[in-house]
Amino acid sequence: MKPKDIMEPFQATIHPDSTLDTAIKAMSKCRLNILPVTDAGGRLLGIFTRSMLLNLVRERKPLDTEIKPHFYRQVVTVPEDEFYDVEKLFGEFLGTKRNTNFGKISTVIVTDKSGEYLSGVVTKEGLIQYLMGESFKLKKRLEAALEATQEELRRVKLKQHSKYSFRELLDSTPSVSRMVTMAQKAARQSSTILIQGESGTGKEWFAHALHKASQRAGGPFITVNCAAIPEHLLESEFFGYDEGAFTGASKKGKFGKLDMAHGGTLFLDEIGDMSPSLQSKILRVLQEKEFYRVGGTEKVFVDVRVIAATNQPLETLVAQKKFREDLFYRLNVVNFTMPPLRDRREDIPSLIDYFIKELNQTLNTGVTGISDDALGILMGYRLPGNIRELRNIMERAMIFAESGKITQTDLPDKLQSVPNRGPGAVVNMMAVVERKEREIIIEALENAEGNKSRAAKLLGMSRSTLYEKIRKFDISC
Ligand SMILES: Nc1ncnc2c1ncn2[C@@H]1O[C@H](COP(=O)(O)OP(=O)(O)OP(=O)(O)O)[C@@H](O)[C@H]1O
Repeated sequence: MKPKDIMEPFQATIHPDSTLDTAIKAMSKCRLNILPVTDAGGRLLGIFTRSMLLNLVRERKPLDTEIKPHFYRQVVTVPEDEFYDVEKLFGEFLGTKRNTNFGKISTVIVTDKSGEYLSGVVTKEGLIQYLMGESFKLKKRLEAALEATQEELRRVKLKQHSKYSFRELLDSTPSVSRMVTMAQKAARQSSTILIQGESGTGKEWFAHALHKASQRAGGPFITVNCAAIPEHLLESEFFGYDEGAFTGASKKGKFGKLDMAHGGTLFLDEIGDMSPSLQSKILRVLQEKEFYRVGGTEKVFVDVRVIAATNQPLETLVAQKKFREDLFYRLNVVNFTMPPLRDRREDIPSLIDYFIKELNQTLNTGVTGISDDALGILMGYRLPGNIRELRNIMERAMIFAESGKITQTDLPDKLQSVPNRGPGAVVNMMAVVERKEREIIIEALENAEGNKSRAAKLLGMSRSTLYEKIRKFDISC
């Protein structure tokens, strides 16, 4: 309702020389308690009220009595151009804005700008209805704004910017180094990526690095662990739900992880554990980039890149009909397999150095390194839990060592009987040197803004040697 909608037209007016009889007829046509009295030219002269009429009838005045001596000449009016000032209008009703001898009134006459001619009337009832409507709309708008702000806040809180970049992934092993080079290329596209590998090999780390190297790095990185959420909750967790979608659902509905990942990356961890019905729904989202909230009727468009990870052999699950073949192909556009740590033992010393630095900060310890004995044991241990297990062993050892070097006695009991293979036993020196060389070349290329002649000069090598190394180390530039 607009303010002008609350102004009502007068159904009837009378002239000063009208009789009581005319006034009774006019009043009966009119829902209001007043009749404006106007001259022949329509100029407002005053008002004749229902109570006056009743008094005259009670006094048994003849029906041909003229109303001229009986109407009020002092009238509360508001000119049209001030009519939109609701506060002023309200003041008129309460009598607070007026210095006249009227008490509280229930109608305000609206005139044209000159204040002489009648435009309509506003009743107290109409104004209250209008104000109630406005406050209801305002309440709704405020509620919607509040909800949007809370949702945005939640989104921002959940907007986990990825923590790790490829630079932080240790890639001294040629296989990992090659994988990182390929991943840097794959990250730039929006295609779906599947990361496979044993538990604890760093699949989630890798997914973070892919996100950070992509054009979506500024957007959210949202993780859903498909194995950790009970199946009946997983669907609403993904798609969110609309107002009152099911018993117990919040009245206002809820955004799902897909909404939250809009503009960024959705990481589906343990995808092999996803139920068949959800597999079909996710497949549809991947194909159509649209979805319905649980209980919703409107399609929601999303722009997400999906990275999925699993430590299960998805191909076997497909063969066993436990995982949809079409979803498998849809996810498997680009595939990376994280090698188990036992196949990249060269990285163990660097990982240990990394954990010592990282954990000294969180544990507030002053560990300076690891003894040859302890390192030899770790190099010989099979590490079935991969990097996660190595990190846990280091955390425990650092708590016991507190400062100085970690020694054999700081390692868990189960490792005490592992044969010491010596720290250098499986470290491939060349691999370490080559990794460093590759890093230096990348840095020089970055400093030279991709100009190879300038990079070669910085590195003190010929252009042809630089080209050879770029090819050898599979450096993209
Ligand atoms: N390149 C790395 N450098 C240092 N630490 C790493 C690296 N990769 C993984 N980690 C450590 O190993 C732990 C396990 O990594 P992550 O969770 O990525 O493994 P995952 O393969 O996803 O495991 P799961 O299959 O059990 O989910 C991490 O918490 C992290 O501490």
